[in-house]
Amino acid sequence: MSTPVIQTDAGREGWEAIVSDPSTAVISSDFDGVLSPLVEDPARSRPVEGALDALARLARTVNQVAIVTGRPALVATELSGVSGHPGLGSLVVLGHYGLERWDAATGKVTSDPVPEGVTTARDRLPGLLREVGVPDAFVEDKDSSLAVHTRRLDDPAGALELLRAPLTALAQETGLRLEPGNLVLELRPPGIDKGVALRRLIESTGARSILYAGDDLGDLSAYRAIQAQRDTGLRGVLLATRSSNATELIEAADIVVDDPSGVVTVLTALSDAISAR
Ligand SMILES: O=P(O)(O)OC[C@H]1O[C@H](O[C@H]2O[C@H](CO)[C@@H](O)[C@H](O)[C@H]2O)[C@H](O)[C@@H](O)[C@@H]1O
Repeated sequence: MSTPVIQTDAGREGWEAIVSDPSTAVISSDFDGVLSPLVEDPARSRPVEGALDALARLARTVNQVAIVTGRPALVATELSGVSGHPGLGSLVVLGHYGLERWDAATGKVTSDPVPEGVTTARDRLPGLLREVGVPDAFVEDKDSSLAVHTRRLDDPAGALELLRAPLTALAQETGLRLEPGNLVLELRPPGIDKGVALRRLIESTGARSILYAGDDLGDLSAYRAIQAQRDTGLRGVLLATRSSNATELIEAADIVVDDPSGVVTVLTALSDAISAR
């Protein structure tokens, strides 16, 4: 498989660094919209064909493969089917934007403490949704955070806009952070995001190069963490899918693909390039 179109010099340097020294590389990816196509019901997300095999093939040569997601670590582990998948015995899943970490090697989850504000927000949400006039918005209760989805409503974009200000106020009152995403607004703990999660991963692995694949606004912090560390010698490849049409992310990416199948193509090309060395 040939090298994908890499649009930037930094991206080409990142690709070359991973290929030339995979033992110091981290391969990391978001889950929804990147490894799995977006679907109406979050409980029905599944990885696209070939995604786990592509990660497993890379895991044979690179330092660390990781999934970094807004989902709880165990939910992402279950939906993705990574537990017990051949070749993924050293995978880590960083859930809740890095609040939680699941290690395939132990099957255990470790977590930072969850702030009390989540309980208050959980109690207040049903009343708020009724007041705003969108009582049927779907609340995905993730224990450590609450995601309010509008995808299944008649006017998903309109409902999202109606919710933005009151949910921003609720986040402020409860000491949480409002994370906007694709037809979702999420109330989640402060002090952690995918950028913090990636910095921790880079530090703990001693990585000298990293690929990160994302699709949505929650992935921007991961991009920024990598871009900032490029100044101190880290080489990085920023891969984006168009799943969520997140313009800011797509414009910042080194490689852009349409959907999760495109991610599989890129990861396979990377494995091929490493094998050819
Ligand atoms: O960091 P991620 O793994 O991308 O998590 C972001 C949100 O992903 C999920 O919602 C998105 O995917 C759903 C299933 O395809 C889709 O129905 C929804 O519209 C998308 O926003 C997840 O359900 C959320 O909890 C995450 O915050």
